[in-house]
Amino acid sequence: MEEYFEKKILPAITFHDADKAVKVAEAVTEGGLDIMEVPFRTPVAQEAISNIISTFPSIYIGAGTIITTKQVEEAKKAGAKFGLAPGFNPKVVEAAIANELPFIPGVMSPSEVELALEMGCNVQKLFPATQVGGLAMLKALSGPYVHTGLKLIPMGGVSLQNMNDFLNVPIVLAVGGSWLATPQLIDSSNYSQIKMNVIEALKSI
Ligand SMILES: O=C[C@H](O)COP(=O)(O)O
Repeated sequence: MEEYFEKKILPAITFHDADKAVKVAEAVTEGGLDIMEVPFRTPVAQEAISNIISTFPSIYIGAGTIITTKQVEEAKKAGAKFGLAPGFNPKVVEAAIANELPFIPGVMSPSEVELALEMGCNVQKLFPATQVGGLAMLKALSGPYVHTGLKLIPMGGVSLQNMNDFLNVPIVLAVGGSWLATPQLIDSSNYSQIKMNVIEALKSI
């Protein structure tokens, strides 16, 4: 799964209208990214993922905010290529393994890191990254775990302004966040700005 994150940036995109999903995905791909997260925070997430996958079958689409085993099945059915969660729930990780859905659990403590590693999750999401200590927390976590092969994706409060601070820490695989395709940009169908945000972020690395 690490190869999905070659470009180092994961846009987290929440849809309230599944009909906008393809246009947003088009903007993201035209901007140069082939990966995105669609959180299961709204009732249309599953439909949005299906719509994107039908038009862009090769996009690495992750289903985010997977907090129940039922959502693991829904994400898989929609065509998601991986799943993410804000927290570490062993039952959800077990369901992801059973459904062959590569999974990135959320962690914010050494205990969670270890429990998730034990279940085979080598890629984990540090969430909420800035609120739990940002760069200092990330560097502290890196110390005891970098040699294990653990890779972290900080999310929560990451922006164009601070993303390189995180990306410069070797344990970081990628950074993610909602700043590239905000609810306001999606609501106003401002797809060109979403594309520009992606281009700007990729250029800034
Ligand atoms: O997992 C996704 C996060 O909620 C994104 O956080 P953000 O809105 O602070 O970028």
